[in-house]
Amino acid sequence: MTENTGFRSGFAALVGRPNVGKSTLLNALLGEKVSIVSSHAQTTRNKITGVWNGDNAQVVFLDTPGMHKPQSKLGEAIRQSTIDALEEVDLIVFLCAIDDPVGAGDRYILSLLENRKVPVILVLSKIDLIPKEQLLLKIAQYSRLYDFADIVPISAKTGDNLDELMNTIKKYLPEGPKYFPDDMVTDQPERNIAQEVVREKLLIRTRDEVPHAIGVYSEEFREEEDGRIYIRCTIYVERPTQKGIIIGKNGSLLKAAKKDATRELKKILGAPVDLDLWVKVSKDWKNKDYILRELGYKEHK
Ligand SMILES: Nc1nc2c(ncn2[C@@H]2O[C@H](COP(=O)(O)OP(=O)(O)OP(=O)(O)O)[C@@H](O)[C@H]2O)c(=O)[nH]1
Repeated sequence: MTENTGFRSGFAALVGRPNVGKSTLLNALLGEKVSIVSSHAQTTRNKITGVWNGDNAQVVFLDTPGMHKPQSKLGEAIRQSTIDALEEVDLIVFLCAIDDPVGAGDRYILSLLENRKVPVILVLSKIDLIPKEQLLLKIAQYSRLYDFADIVPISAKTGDNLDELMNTIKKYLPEGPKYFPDDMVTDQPERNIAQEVVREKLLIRTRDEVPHAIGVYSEEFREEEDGRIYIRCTIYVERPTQKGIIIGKNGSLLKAAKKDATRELKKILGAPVDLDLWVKVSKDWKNKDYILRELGYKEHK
């Protein structure tokens, strides 16, 4: 069938340095919480797919983890999964925060994009943070770095220019089918959402004390007969002292994080949630392949 329907669809990868606002943008576009947002860098670890449905178009977003030079096996696995994601897309949306100076991190990412044939749109995010006059200068700086198909300044916070961004994205998509039904926003398994929410709540409460030493894995996720959802998560840390920090005095920190996470998961899942959290010390968990597989960072063999 070659009938020209005018319907456009395709896959768009969101890439950018940590903390540039990828998750916030995705959430603003999709109007629902599909990806976690926190002020800590590199909280997004899994590929999260969000589906945007518009008039005559459907865009499937892949939210990629913050890209940086890897320093551990975990970092390498994350980088590889990001590069793999870029092989499959129709369009790359490269996000930069307008208040960050153009730096080595951006050049590194652009060097990874160099041999891709797909168009790259530069999105300059957080424009609410700078005076309008500075915008042109930034655009000029970036256009010297790479031959972008388009440049769109936005603010995910105020919603400024998001329509323009979607129109631009649509322009670069091929004609194609509707891949997913209209009511679908994410295909991220619910247990991954549970892990991410628990991880986010712990990061918020522990501030900078343990940040990336935490890995959360939901070992059990089941719906009980009475409609409640039971979730058991293991929180991996590297050192006993970190376990102490996470548990807190008399268990206070873990209890508070559990309460926050339970409340949010109840909202997301639409059912009462019983959350069971366990903290395990695994020295070097980031370098242990089997744990990485369990956490979903690598394919099961
Ligand atoms: N002022 C302003 N802040 C923003 C905007 N978008 C995101 N932020 C803030 O920037 C921080 C990082 O946003 P995230 O969406 O978590 O960034 P990310 O790129 O997904 O981060 P990683 O998961 O580390 O890759 C958060 O504190 C957001 O509130 C924006 O348009 N304007």
